[in-house]
Amino acid sequence: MRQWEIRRWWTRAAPAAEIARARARLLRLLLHARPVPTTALVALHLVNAVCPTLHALAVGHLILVAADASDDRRLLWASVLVAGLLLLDQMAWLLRQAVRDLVVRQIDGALRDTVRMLATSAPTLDRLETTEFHDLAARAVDGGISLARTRSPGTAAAGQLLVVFRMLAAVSATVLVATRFPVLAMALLTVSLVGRAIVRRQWIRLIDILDADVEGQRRMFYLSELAVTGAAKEVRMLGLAYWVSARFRATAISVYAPAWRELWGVLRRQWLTLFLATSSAVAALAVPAAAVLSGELSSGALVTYVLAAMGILAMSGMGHEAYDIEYGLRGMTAAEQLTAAHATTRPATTTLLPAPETPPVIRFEGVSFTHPGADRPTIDGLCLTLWPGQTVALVGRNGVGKTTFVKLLSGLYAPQAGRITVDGVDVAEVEPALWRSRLAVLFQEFNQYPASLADNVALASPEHLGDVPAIRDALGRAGLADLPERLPHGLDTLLWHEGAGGTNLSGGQWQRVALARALFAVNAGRRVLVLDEPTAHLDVRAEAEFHAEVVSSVQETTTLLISHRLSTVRPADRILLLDGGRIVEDGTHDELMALDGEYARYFRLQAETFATPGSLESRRSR
Ligand SMILES: Nc1ncnc2c1ncn2[C@@H]1O[C@H](COP(=O)(O)OP(=O)(O)OP(=O)(O)O)[C@@H](O)[C@H]1O
Repeated sequence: MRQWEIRRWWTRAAPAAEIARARARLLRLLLHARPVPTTALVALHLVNAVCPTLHALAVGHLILVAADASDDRRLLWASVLVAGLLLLDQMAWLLRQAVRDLVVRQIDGALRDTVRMLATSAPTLDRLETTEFHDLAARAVDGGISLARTRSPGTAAAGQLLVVFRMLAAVSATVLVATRFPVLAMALLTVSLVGRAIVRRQWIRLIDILDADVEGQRRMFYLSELAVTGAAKEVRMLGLAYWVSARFRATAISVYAPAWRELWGVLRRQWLTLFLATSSAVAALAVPAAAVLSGELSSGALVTYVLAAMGILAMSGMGHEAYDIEYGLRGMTAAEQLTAAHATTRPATTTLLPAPETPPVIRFEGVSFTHPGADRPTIDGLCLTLWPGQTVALVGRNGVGKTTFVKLLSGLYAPQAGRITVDGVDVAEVEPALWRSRLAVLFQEFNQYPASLADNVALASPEHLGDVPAIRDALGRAGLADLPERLPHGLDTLLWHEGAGGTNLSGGQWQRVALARALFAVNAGRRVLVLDEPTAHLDVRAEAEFHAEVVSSVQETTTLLISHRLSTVRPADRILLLDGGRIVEDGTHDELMALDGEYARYFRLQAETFATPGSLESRRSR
C-alpha cells in the first residue's frame, strides 16, 4: 500500500478505533456497580440474546410436528418448548429492567461520588473556581433528565451492554439463517449494521449541537436557580417571576432551537432507514417463501428462517438507545477529563510543621495572585510578617483583595509568585490539610450546615465532635449561651427548617454559631484565628462589645481580623491597609491616625457619618 493510501485508510479507521475504545470504556464503567447485580444483568442479557434464535427453531419444529397429527405427545412437548422459551424470554426481560436500573444507579452514584470528592478534596480553590471545572463537573453528573429520559453515564454503560448482546443475538440469528441462505443472512446483517450506523450518526450530531452551547446551558442553570431558595426572596419582592420565566424560555429556545431543527431534519431523512428496513424485511420474507414455493423448504422451516431473519433486523433500529449511549458517553468523558486534570496533581509532601502548641511566625514574601480571567493581580508582591499572638486587622475598600489574602493564608489559593512561610517552612511544601488543621477561620460567607446545633459548632474540629462542655463554652463566648435552652431539642436541635423537627436561626444568630465554630477550633488547639467580617450581621451592642467579649478572650493565638467597621478593628495591636495588592499602611490605630493617610480618612468619614446626620451627603456633594 502506498503511503497516502495508508494514511487514507488510517483516517477512516481511526474514528472506528476511537469508537471501539470509547465503547470498551463504557463497558468498564459496569465495574463501578456491585458484582452481583452486574453478573445478574449479564446473565439475563444472555438469556434474552439466545432465546429468539432458539424460539425460531422451536416454532419451526412445532409446525413440523403439528403437520404430523399422529403423535400427540411430540406435539405437546413441542408446544411446551415454544411456550417455555417465550416465558423464559419474557421473565428475563422483566427482571432485566429492575436489575438494569439498580446497576445504572450504582454506576451514577459512584461517578457522582468521584466528582464530589474531586470538588471537596482539591487542595486549593483556584482550579475549582474555573468555568472549565464547573462545566466538566456539570456534564459529568448530567443525567439528561430535562430531556425526558435518563441519559446518564450509567444508562450509557447499560445501553452499551444491551448493544453487545443485541449483536450476539443478531450473530446467532445470522448463523441460523446462513445454514440455508448464506447470502441473505450476510445481506441482512450488513443492512442492519449500516442502518444502525446511520441512526447513530444522526443522533450524535444532535448531541454535538446541544453540547456546543455551553454558555446557553449556563444561563439556563443560573436562571433556574433564581426560582428556588436564596434568590427566590428577592425575585418575589421585586415581582420578577415573569421576567425570570420569560428569560428562561427565551434562553431555552435559543439553546434547543438548533437541536429541534436538526431533529426535524433527522425525521425527514428517515426515508433512507425506512427504505433499508422495508426492503430487507421484504427480502427476509420473500427469499424463504420462494424456497417453499419451489418445494425446497417446508412450511415449518419457513417460519424458523423468517423469525431468525427478523432477529437480525432487530439490530438496525435503536435510535433512542444510540442517543442515550452517546449522551451518557459524553458525561463519562467529562468525568474522565475532570479526574485526569484534577486528581492527585499535588505531589505527596512530607515536610512537617513545627509543634502546634504556640502560634507561628507567618511571613508573606513577595506573594502575588491573579484570579483566572482577571487582567491584573489582586495580590501583587505582598510582603508581611504576622507575629505570634498579635491581633492584626486588615482593612481596605470593597474588592481590594482581603478575602483573597485570607484564602492565600489558609492555603486555599497557592501563590503564583513569592511564598508564604510558617516558622520558616514554605506552606507549598506542607500537606495542605496539615497546615489547615492549624487554622480556625470564620469566612465572610460561612456555611450553615443542615446538622444539629452541636455539630454546627464542633465540625470545626471533627475529632472533637460530641465534646459538649467545649461546645457550650464556644457558644457562650460567641454570645449564644442561652440558645440551646431556647431551642426545642437543645444542642441536638436540627438547624435546618426543611428537616423533620428542624428549625432555622436569624442571620445574626447564624453568624454567632459560625463564630462559635471558629472559637471551638481555637479551644481545640488551633493557634491562628481568622475572622472575615465577623460583625457584619451583629447588632450594635454586640458589635461594640465584640473586641472585649470575643477577641480579647482568645489567648495565645494570632488573630487576623477583617472588617469594614473600623470601630471593630480599632483596638487591634496592628492595623494593615491593603491597596493595589500590597500593604500600604501598617501601625496601631493611633499611629495610623497620626500618619493622616487613607486609614485616617476612612475612620473620620465613618465617625462623622455617625456623629452628624446628613454629613455623608454634604461630604459627597463637596
Ligand atoms: N473566584 C474569583 N474569580 C475571579 N475574580 C475573583 C474571584 N474572587 C474574587 N475575585 C476578584 O478579586 C478581587 C478581590 O476580591 P476579594 O473578595 O478578595 O475582595 P475583598 O477585599 O474581600 O472585598 P469585600 O470587601 O467586598 O469583601 C475582586 O475584584 C473580585 O472581583
